[in-house]
Amino acid sequence: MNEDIKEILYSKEQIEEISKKIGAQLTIDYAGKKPLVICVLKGAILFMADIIRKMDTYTEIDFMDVSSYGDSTVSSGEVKIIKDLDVPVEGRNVLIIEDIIDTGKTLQCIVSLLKHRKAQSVKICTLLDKPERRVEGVVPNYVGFQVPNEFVVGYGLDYQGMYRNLPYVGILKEEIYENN
Ligand SMILES: O=P(O)(O)OC[C@H]1O[C@H](OP(=O)(O)OP(=O)(O)O)[C@H](O)[C@@H]1O
Ligand code: HPA
Repeated sequence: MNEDIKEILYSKEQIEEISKKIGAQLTIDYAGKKPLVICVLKGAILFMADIIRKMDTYTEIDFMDVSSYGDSTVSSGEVKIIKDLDVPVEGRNVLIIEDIIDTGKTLQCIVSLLKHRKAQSVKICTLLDKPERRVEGVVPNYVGFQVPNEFVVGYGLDYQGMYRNLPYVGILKEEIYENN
């Protein structure tokens, strides 16, 4: 285990198992719908890569990069679009893949944008959900795990750009970020 991690919450095996389960459900739900699967960079890259390989349907993928945390553990509340989608969403069945929903501000912004652009349907699939911190009424359609109100890293999630490559999700030790 990385020495900066206080506790492992979800192992590589648990994540693999839940990805399989969600992928199987998505295969059923999106049969014949040719979904556009959107990865919210950068945190969702690992989950996206796992999920799409478990979806046995015709799918197209695209990427969007938005940021509200910068180098902090607290959301700035201001969601900036750094990279927009390459393809139009009008009339498409869109599935957003996220690593975590915390305050919900990031997804609130993305979902309204996609609806404004006339997507036929917009659904959310997130590996982690931290409902205790929610300030926006965002409700995910597919959830891997509910996490406690702790700052978590690994499997795509970062603190100051690091820890994304850990194969598990763990709680970051407070001393790593408390002086920032
Ligand atoms: O529900 P919220 O409070 O909005 O938080 C969730 C968002 O925060 C993280 O992204 P971040 O802005 O840190 O960018 P990253 O994915 O590149 O790490 C995470 O990947 C989600 O997109
Ligand atoms: O707990 C978290 N960890 C990493 N990134 C995040 N973005 C929102 N919440 C988190």
